[in-house]
Amino acid sequence: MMQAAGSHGLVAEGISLGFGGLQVLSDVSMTLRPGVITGLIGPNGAGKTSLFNCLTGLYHGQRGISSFDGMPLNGLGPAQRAACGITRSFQNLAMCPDLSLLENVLVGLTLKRRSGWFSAFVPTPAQWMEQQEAERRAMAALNELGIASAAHETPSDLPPGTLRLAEIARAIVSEPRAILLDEPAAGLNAVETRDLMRALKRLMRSDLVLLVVEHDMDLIMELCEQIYVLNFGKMIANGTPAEIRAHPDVIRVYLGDDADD
Ligand SMILES: Nc1ncnc2c1ncn2[C@@H]1O[C@H](COP(=O)(O)OP(=O)(O)OP(=O)(O)O)[C@@H](O)[C@H]1O
Repeated sequence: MMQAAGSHGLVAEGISLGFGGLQVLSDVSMTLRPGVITGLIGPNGAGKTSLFNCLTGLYHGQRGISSFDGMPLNGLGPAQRAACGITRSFQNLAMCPDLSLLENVLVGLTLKRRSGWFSAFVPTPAQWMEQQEAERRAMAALNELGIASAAHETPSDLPPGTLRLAEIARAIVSEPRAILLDEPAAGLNAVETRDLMRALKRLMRSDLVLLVVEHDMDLIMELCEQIYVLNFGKMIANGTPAEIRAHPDVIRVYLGDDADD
């Protein structure tokens, strides 16, 4: 992985997004710095996934700009942003059921490979080497997530926690510069959630942008150094866990006494 000194990370400024008459995001800004695990929390329907989709290029806000290390991202779709090193996970597990974990992780490298379909039937020595290298990297990614022992099993034989880690292995195998995770703990039990948190902390390095979108305030408080809070499409707070915990607007939203105002 590479990172220029003085990089600005992944930045969204003044993003507004609406669908018909529904305003989903209003003038939202956030900065995801390399080396910092950033969390995005907010109640149901606050606009977290919509903002996430704006960062990955699936949605395009009517207003606002986004950039990665100073490079403008506006107008770029998901594939172009992935080519810039921005990778994402989905809320629902998206594993190919007939492939082993190792093969599922190899899918994360497919776009980077030079070989054509012909090589699948008649590989040249160079292509064989390329395949070996891809498998080595995929195994290394599974190993980094602590699930190498399940490499040859298929998804239906494995618990959700292992599959979630495999999804993250698939995301890191292409050596991205930014990883965006949408509700990675969804559907996991307490033990699996703890394993996931440990794995994400281990993954973190000074040149990596890591965003975790979650409902679960406790998980985000424990995992993240920087936290943003969305409510009804507006960014109501950002800061360290201690600052967020003490923020009056956050307390109001999470204690649910908005209606008393
Ligand atoms: N493609 C779309 N078309 C119309 N409305 C949409 C679309 N995507 C999101 N919305 C609306 O935007 C609002 C915010 O949804 P979003 O999924 O971003 O919130 P969220 O904070 O991620 O919620 P949750 O925690 O429940 O996943 C909701 O009212 C949702 O119905």
